[in-house]
Amino acid sequence: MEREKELMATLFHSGQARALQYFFFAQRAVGRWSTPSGARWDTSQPRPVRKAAVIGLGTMGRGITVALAQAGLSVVAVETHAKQLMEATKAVPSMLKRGAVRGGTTIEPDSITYSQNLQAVADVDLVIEAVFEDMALKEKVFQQLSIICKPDTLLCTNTSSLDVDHLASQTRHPELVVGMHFFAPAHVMKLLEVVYGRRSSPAAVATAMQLGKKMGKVSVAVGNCRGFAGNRMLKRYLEQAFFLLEEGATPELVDRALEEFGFPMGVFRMSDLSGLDVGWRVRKADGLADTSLTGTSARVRQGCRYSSLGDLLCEHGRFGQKTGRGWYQYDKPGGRVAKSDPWLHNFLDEYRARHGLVPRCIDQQEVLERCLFVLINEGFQILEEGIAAGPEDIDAIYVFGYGWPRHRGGPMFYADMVGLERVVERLERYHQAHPDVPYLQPSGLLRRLVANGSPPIHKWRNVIKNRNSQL
Ligand SMILES: CCCCCCCCCCCCCC(=O)CC(=O)SCCNC(=O)CCNC(=O)[C@H](O)C(C)(C)COP(=O)(O)OP(=O)(O)OC[C@H]1O[C@@H](n2cnc3c(N)ncnc32)[C@H](O)[C@@H]1OP(=O)(O)O
Ligand SMILES: NC(=O)C1=CN([C@@H]2O[C@H](COP(=O)(O)OP(=O)(O)OC[C@H]3O[C@@H](n4cnc5c(N)ncnc54)[C@H](O)[C@@H]3O)[C@@H](O)[C@H]2O)C=CC1
Repeated sequence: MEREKELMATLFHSGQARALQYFFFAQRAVGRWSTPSGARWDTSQPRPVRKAAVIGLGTMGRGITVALAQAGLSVVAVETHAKQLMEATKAVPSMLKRGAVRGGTTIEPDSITYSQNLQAVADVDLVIEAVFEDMALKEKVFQQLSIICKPDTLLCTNTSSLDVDHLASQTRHPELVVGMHFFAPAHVMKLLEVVYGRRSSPAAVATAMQLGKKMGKVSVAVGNCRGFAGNRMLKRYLEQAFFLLEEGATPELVDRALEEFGFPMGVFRMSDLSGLDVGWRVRKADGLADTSLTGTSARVRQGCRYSSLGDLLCEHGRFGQKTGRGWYQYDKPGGRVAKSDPWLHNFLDEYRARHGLVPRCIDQQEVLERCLFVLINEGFQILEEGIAAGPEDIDAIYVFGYGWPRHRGGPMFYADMVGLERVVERLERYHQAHPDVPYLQPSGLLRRLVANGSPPIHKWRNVIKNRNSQL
């Protein structure tokens, strides 16, 4: 009893108990069916979903298939590439078997049917598309689905960054299109971002939210923008991590700082898990991944600092775990134990020398402040734009989707704990040192909150007041 009291006192002193209490509140708040902002979807009747399809059985499609089958649905799993299909027909049952051992459940082996032909989805209630992150390919898939599926089938995309409204415009029933964004590994990570498109019907959003719940996920409704809530923040975090490598850090140093902070995986190990090719496809489509540029223009895009380190790695065929090489090396393609790679360290030395960058010592505090404060800053921007309904939604996204340490509550709660003035002061300082990184400037909402006397997190909504949000 005494030891327990002592522990609680220590926790209270460090703010951890407050964080945990908040975390449990946030978990309940985002799963709610009545939002403080009075969302249109939460009073709508979700549709029953008994049979679902997954299109594309790569990193994500396999995990999504497992999670759907574990939720008791019949699943049609479609993959056009024969080798990928064959691998998936072995991987999915063994993932299910391991899940069954862990959870003491049994899954009917015939609840999943595999096909190389999209026509197999003709009678499903809901489709989750998980093909390559390529808009032209996804457009084609959505056009085909719109013809093949029943007129009332919900068409969902697992895209990590692309425009859900544009995909909806490729179909006959745009009101039945929503984003269902899962997180890698999809059968393990608890988060589901449900992306509410401009034309998505409240019933379609409610159906996706309900299905997420049935799959044991924490479903968070978010608005449609590049990267939605989670990946839009992740992009800033990743960019800072790349800049730190340019300035002298190593993936090991950055990851160690983040893992000591409490993440299960630092940003580089996590990127290797997800696949470096996903972001590369996005940057190539945006015209950013041009590694032929030389001189000062090699490290600048659209007037802002840019690092082509991730692009160069992909050009070397280093896509992460799936190819056995990425920011780390693995014993084989698909291996999971990240080992330091001398090739990568040489590559970084050569890159710095080529660009005249003199490496310096970077400490843990700088890694944490630059990576996390810039992510938090983007979170404030997201709140201002109404892409997330409230700070607890963003915190749930980070805790359940990216392994943000729950004893630190989530990024927005963490900002509150650190003190908003301090976050502003540090961002301003880093912006002075890196004026070519505009998003290091504190966001308008963050500044307004400070000007309003830094109210506690549960009062931020009074300052946000976004009237355009659908959430
Ligand atoms: C302007 C905006 C533009 C935006 C563009 C931005 C683009 C950026 C591109 C990013 C790519 C897209 C990413 C995306 O959309 C969102 C994401 O998914 S990001 C990734 C999020 N995931 C994480 O952060 C994972 C963090 N890690 C963890 O939580 C844990 O380490 C993990 C759960 C993975 C493992 O925990 P552990 O306790 O070690 O688990 P177990 O050993 O018990 O295993 C449980 C289960 O997990 C499987 N597993 C474990 N390690 C791995 C691994 N390295 N790779 C794959 N799977 C792994 C393990 O096998 C178990 O499953 P079984 O089926 O039972 O085997
Ligand atoms: N890797 C990650 O961490 C995450 C990825 N996503 C998104 O999920 C989608 C898939 O990503 P990954 O699984 O990583 O990609 P991946 O490259 O591992 O798998 C894509 C699969 O789609 C298949 N495919 C391509 N065209 C097809 C078609 N017309 N019909 C059926 N199958 C087809 C490919 O053969 C491949 O097996 C992308 O939109 C990505 O942005 C979303 C969340 C996390």
